[in-house]
Amino acid sequence: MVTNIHCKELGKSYKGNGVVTHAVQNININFTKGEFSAIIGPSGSGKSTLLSLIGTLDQPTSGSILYDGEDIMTKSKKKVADFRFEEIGFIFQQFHLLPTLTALENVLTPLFARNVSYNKQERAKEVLEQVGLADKLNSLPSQLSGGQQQRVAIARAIVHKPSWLLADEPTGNLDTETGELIFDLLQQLNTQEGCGILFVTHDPKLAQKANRIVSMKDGVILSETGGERV
Ligand SMILES: Nc1ncnc2c1ncn2[C@@H]1O[C@H](COP(=O)(O)OP(=O)(O)OP(=O)(O)O)[C@@H](O)[C@H]1O
Repeated sequence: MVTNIHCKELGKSYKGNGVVTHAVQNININFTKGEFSAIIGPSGSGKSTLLSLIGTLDQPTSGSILYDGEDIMTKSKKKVADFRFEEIGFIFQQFHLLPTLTALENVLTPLFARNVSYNKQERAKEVLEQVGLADKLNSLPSQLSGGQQQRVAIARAIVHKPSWLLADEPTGNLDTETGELIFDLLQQLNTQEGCGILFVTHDPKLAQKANRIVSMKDGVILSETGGERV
C-alpha cells in the first residue's frame, strides 16, 4: 500500500508538427495518503497531464515519480498494470460508463480477469451502497441522472480498494449542488477509507474545502497551501 507519492523534477513534453509543448515542467511535490489535495489552474496548465503521470497512464519525458521510493515506470508493463490496479482509482469529468451495462456490471468491470480475495459481486454491491445507489444496481447509465452516473463511476473507481483516488474534474459536468454532493462523497472516502485524493477542479469554492490547494500555471506549480513542498 503506497503511502507517499513523490514527483521529482517531473516533466512531460509533447512533440507534434515541429512544436514542442511542455505540458508539465520540473514539478517537485510530495503527496501523502490521507490528504485531500485540490489541483487548480487555468485550462492547459498541465493538471490532467500531472494526474495521468501520477496514475501511471503516461510516461514522463524527464524526472520521475517515486511511490514509497520506488520508480514503478521502470518496471514491466504487467507490473505497472498490477500496480495501477492495486493502488489507483480514476474518476473523470465524462463518466465513461459502458452504456449497455447496468450500474452493477459497470462497477464489476475493473475486477474482470483479476484474482481477488473477496467476492466480486458482494464487493460491487457494497460500494454501490456506499455511494447511495443500493436501489439502482440494475439501472443502465441512460436511466440515471448525471450525479448518479458519477456515483457509479466513483463506485467503479473504489471497487478494487485503491489507496489513491485521482479525480479529473469529476464535478465539471454537474450542477453546483450535485457537484457539492459528489465532493462530499469524495471527502467521506478520504476520511473514512483513508484514500489519498487528488482532485482537479476549476471550482475555487470546492478547492477551498480541500486540505491542500496546489495551483498550476503553464506546466509549473505556482503556489501551494498546506501539505509539504519538497
Ligand atoms: N496528447 C497530447 N498531445 C499534445 N499536446 C498535449 C497532449 N495532452 C496535453 N497536451 C498539451 O499539454 C498542455 C497541458 O494540457 P492538460 O490537459 O494537462 O491541461 P489542463 O490544465 O488539464 O487543462 P484543462 O483544464 O483544459 O483540462 C496543453 O497545452 C495541451 O494542449
